[in-house]
Amino acid sequence: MKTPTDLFSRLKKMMPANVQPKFTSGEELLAWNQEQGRLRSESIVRENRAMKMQRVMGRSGIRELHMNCSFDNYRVENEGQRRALTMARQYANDFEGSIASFVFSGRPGTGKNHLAAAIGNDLILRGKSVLIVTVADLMSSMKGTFSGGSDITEERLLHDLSTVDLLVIDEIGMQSESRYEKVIINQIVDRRSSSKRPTGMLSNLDPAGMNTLLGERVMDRMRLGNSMWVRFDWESYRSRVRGDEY
Ligand SMILES: Nc1ncnc2c1ncn2[C@@H]1O[C@H](COP(=O)(O)OP(=O)(O)OP(=O)(O)O)[C@@H](O)[C@H]1O
Repeated sequence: MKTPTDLFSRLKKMMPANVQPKFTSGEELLAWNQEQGRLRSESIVRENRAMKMQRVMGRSGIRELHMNCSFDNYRVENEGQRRALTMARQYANDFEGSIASFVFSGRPGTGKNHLAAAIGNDLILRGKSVLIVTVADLMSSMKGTFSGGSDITEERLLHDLSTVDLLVIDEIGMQSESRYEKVIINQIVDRRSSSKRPTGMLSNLDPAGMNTLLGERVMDRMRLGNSMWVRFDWESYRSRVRGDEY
């Protein structure tokens, strides 16, 4: 069998004299080859992840509006924002191997989506799969699986939603309190917690209201591990958004 050194000697013989080889030994050639293989397989994993996101919700994991949200562009002007930012940063830092979920609840426009997207963007950069969906989007995707034209089954969609590294469910409490919605959210959180995958929830309801809406069973699962519950109870930032800041 040919060794990398044999291969390198043959390449050297074939190379025109004016060509400066990129490698000086068979070992360097082997190392380069292995590095290329590693980069290629990482890129295949990324492509598969992107395809899965596309399949799950017809788009990549974070809505365009929030793609540029980061910890750095979240402005701190009061103690509550400082605490929320510190906790969100910590959550992202500790994410690897953690089963802890998070609940951001409180007033509109206070940055719940911003900080959830900042966590998501940070995790995506570290190679994790993240999906932020509203309850309405979730339900319309689930209902879409019932139509004859859909090539994805309800079970498949549930499986995909339950296996992304972080799923954030937004607008909890905006829904019509239907039994189906409650059952689906129950199933997703149940599957995710039993496979040690965390879930994020964003809501204008307070924790007691979320308990009443979704039930003790789901909210108890949201408390697994070192979970993070943050109240966003300051003024809305929305009137100050110009649209070109990030
Ligand atoms: N402290 C902040 N610094 C910078 N931008 C902020 C801050 N808080 C909110 N924003 C911006 O204000 C807008 C509204 O924030 P966001 O969507 O996160 O609110 P929300 O709490 O999720 O509101 P809702 O409950 O209505 O969904 C976004 O564009 C967000 O980037």
